[in-house]
Amino acid sequence: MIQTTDFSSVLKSGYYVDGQWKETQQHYDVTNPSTKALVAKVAYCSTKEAKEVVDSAAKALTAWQAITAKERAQRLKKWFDLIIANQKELATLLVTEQGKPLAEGMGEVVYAASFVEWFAEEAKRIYGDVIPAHKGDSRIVVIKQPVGVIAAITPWNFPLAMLTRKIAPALAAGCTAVIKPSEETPLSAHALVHLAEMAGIPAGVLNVVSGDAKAIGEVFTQDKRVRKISFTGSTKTGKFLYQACANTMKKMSLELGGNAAFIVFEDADIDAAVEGAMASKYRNTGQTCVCVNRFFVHDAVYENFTQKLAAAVKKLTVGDAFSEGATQGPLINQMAFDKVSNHVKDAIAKGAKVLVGGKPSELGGTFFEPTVLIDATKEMLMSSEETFGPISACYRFNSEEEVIALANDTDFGLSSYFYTQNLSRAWRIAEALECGMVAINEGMLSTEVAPFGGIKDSGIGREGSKYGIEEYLNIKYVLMGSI
Ligand SMILES: NC(=O)c1ccc[n+]([C@@H]2O[C@H](COP(=O)([O-])OP(=O)(O)OC[C@H]3O[C@@H](n4cnc5c(N)ncnc54)[C@H](O)[C@@H]3O)[C@@H](O)[C@H]2O)c1
Ligand SMILES: O=C[C@H](O)CS(=O)(=O)O
Repeated sequence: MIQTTDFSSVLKSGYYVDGQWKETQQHYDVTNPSTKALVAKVAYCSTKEAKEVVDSAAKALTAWQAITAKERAQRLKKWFDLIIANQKELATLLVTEQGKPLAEGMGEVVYAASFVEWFAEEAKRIYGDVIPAHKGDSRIVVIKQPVGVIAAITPWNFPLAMLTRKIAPALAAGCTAVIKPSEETPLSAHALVHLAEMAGIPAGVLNVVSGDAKAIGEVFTQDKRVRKISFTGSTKTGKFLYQACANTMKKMSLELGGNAAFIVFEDADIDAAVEGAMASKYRNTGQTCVCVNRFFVHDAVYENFTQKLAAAVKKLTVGDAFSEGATQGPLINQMAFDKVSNHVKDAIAKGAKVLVGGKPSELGGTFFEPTVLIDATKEMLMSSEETFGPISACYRFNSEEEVIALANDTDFGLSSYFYTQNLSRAWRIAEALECGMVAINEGMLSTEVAPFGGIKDSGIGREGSKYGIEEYLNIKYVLMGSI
C-alpha cells in the first residue's frame, strides 16, 4: 500500500455551521473499506444540529442573494481553482474513505471541479424573458429567482462529484445549502466546504451535518424554510424523501438507481464494444448508477463478444486504493458485498455460467473478483435489481423488437448503451429506449456539459448542463398594467 500524500490540510471532522467547525459529544467512525482501519471520528449530528444548520442557511440567504451574479461567479471560480490545486490531497482523502483506486480518485476530483467551473459560468447567464403583452397598456416580463434554502443529500460512491453537481448550481443561482453526505464518506464533503470557505463563500451559505441520517432528514423534509431537496442515492430512499416532502411542497431533484442495458448488435465493432463495456461496467468497481447491469448480445456475436470481454476482465487487478496498478477496489461495506455475492449465487443457481471470477477475492474483506456470467435469463435477481458491483451478466437476443422489449422491461430508466454501425438503427433504438440518457458506440457518458438524470424509478430532474441550474430557480411572471 503506497499512500504518498498527507490529507491533513483538508481533513475536518466536526460539523460545519455558520462558518464554524463545531464538535458534538458523540462521534461515529469513518473507516477505510480496504483495510477497515479508522480514518477519522466524525461529529455525530442529529435533530439539534440539523435545526442549527437550517437556521444558519436561512440567515445567510438574503446577503448571498444580494451580491451580483458576477461576484458569485468569481467566488465559484476561486473555489474551482482551489479544488484543482488540492487535487492530490482531495483524491487521497476520498479514496481512503471510499476505496476506489487512486487514479479514479484523481479523476473524480477533476470531474467534481468541472461542475464548479461550469456553474461559475452559468451564474452569469440566468436570463428571463420579455413577452409581447396580451393588452396594449401592459408589459410582461419573466424573471428567475433562487429557490432559497436547499438541502443536498448525497451518496458514498462519488463523494465529491455528487456534491458539487448539486452545490455549484445552487450557489450560482443564489441559494444557500444544508448538506448531509453519506456517513460512509463525509470527509470529502468537509474538505470541499473547507475549500469553499477559503474561496470566500460566506459563513452560513454552506453547512454540513452527518450522523443520524433519519433524524437529519426529518428536519430537512419538514422545515418549511427548506424549499428544495436535491437527493442522490437509492430509489428506496428517494421515494421515502419524495413522500416526506409533500406536506411542505418542496422542489425535488432525485438522482436514483439504475439498471442500464448495454446492447451489442450483430454489426457492432466488437473490440470497441468491449472497450466501452469495460469503461461502463467496472468503473468504481461497478458501483456507479450508470454502470451496465445487463449486457444484451446478439446471438451472431455472442461468443465473440463474451470471450473478448472475459479476456479484458481477466486483466483487471483487485487491490486497495494505493496499491500500484490496482484497478478494482473493495465494495463499500459488508451489505454491498453480500448483495453482489447473492446476485452471483442466484444467477448460477438459475443456470448462469461463470466465464471469469464468480467468487470473493482471495484478498478477503469486501473485495470481490471481477466477474463475467453468460447464459443470463430474466428470472435472475440481477435482471431486475441493481447489482452495484463488478459483475457482467450477458443475455442473448435475436431482433431489435426483442431487445427493446428486454431492455425496457425494468422499473428503472437512467442510462442505456448500444453498439451498431447502422445509422437508421441508431436513431430507432435511441428513441425506443425508456431512459434519460443513451450512449451510442461509447461506454462513458458522464460530463458536466450534458443533462444527467433519469425517468421512472431512476428519478426526476437533471444535473449538469444548462438545464442543471433551472432546478435551483423559480420562474416569476411579472405583469405591468395601465401603462
Ligand atoms: N442517479 C444518480 O446520479 C446516482 C448517483 C450515485 C448513486 N446513485 C444511487 O445511489 C445508491 C447508492 O448510494 P447509497 O447507498 O449511498 O444510497 P442511500 O439511498 O442508501 O443513501 C444516499 C444518502 O441518503 C442518506 N439517507 C438514507 N436514508 C435517509 C433518510 N431517511 N433521510 C435522509 N437521508 C437518508 C444516506 O445517509 C446517504 O447520505 C445506488 O442505488 C445508486 O444507483 C444514483
Ligand atoms: O453513480 C453515478 C454517478 O452519477 C457517477 S457519474 O456521474 O456517472 O460519474
